[in-house]
Amino acid sequence: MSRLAAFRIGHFLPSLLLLAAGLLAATLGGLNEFFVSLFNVLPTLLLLLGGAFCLAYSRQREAFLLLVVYLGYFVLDTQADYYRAHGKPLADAALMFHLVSLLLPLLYAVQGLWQERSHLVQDLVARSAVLLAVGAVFAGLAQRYPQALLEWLSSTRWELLQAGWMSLVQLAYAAFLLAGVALLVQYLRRPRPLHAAFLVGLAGLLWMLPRTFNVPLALNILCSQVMLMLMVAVAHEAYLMAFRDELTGLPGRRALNERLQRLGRNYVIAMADVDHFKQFNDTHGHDVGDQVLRLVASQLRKVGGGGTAYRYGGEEFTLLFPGKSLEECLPHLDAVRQAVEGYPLQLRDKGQRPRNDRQGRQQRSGGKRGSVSVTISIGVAERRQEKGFEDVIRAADKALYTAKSAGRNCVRAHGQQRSGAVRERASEAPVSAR
Ligand SMILES: Nc1nc2c(ncn2[C@@H]2O[C@H](COP(=O)(O)OP(=O)(O)OP(=O)(O)O)[C@@H](O)[C@H]2O)c(=O)[nH]1
Repeated sequence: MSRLAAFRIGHFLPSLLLLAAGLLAATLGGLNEFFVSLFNVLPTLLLLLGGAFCLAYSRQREAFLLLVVYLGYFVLDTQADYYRAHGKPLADAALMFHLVSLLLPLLYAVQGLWQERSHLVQDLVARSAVLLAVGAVFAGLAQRYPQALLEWLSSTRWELLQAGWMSLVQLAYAAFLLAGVALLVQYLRRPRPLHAAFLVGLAGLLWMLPRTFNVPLALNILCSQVMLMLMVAVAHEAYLMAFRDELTGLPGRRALNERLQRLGRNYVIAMADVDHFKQFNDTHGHDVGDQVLRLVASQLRKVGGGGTAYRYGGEEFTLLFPGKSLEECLPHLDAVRQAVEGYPLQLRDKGQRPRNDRQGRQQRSGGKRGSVSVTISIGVAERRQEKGFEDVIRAADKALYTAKSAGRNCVRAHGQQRSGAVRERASEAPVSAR
């Protein structure tokens, strides 16, 4: 499985787990009193806590998605409660149910696709206006023309597409399909945990609606799980923002600091730095410089020997090898240095970027015109008599300085001078146009 695929599965995993737990709880039934009471209050609790959390961090879009799911829950719960208490539905039960089946996926998709504006108040007013306008129009129609509206909602428009398993009105399936396609396109264009959660949440709502009246607690459980998915995705994104470097996708400095606190007695730290990067930026521009940093990161990420790559900052990276000795790490560091050196970067406009790895490889092998390569220097140190990781990083930094002085494009270990170094090739001008 490619790293990209694993990364994308990671976007869906928390939501899928929550969905699976919800489906299990709803279908198995037999929940004890504690869980029944919990699911009776959970949607309201999640709206209050989640809504406050989202608004505090200016996540209006997610706050409104919580509100849309809650409104759907509220309307249906009123109907389901009456049905269970009296053994018969309210007079407007069918109308309300079909209305929610149609409007829930549509409003959910509209709020999910609606990007946040920078102006908080404007955004809140606009989103509230849409909800109020749609609510007012349909509430008015339901009051004045209940029968006509019910017929309009429940008439079969496409005979050929009608199937026995369909328990919602055709319009509702069309609304879910439209919402699903739009949210899928949004995810494919901008793969993020939140966009994945929107999709899985929609699937949860589709499963829930036909079971509103005949599966006890299906409504409460699934609405709670969808609201939880949204909140977990917001937290997931906050984590990625704090711990991942946006440009390279590697864990960032904060993630490194966190990991350094939990290291055992033996470890190796390497500092890697792109050679002559300032000159590279000046010659090819900052955008190409960014491409180079992504390329270097993609190679460092593959380092063997149990190492993990982090972006330390700027054009500097850290490779951490927990539980390893210097001798064990040196071959892996040199392999990664060679991998960066041997990987040509095709200079191209944004429009010519490859859509996938295969296309990228083809483009790279399809001619050397306009391609450049970069080299990195690496300084490495292991924990021995040094007291803490700060000392090991300092020692690795000193070794990096030695590697730079030794002509760059080489690996130097702390305490090692020019002779006997792990050094395949040194070049004073490693930024070579091919
Ligand atoms: N494109 C781009 N450039 C960056 C980024 N972060 C830092 N830089 C540039 O990296 C360059 C670092 O240059 P220096 O520290 O002088 O070192 P160098 O040119 O790499 O030379 P040596 O390390 O001695 O081989 C500066 O020009 C920074 O502007 C970034 O995120 N993107």
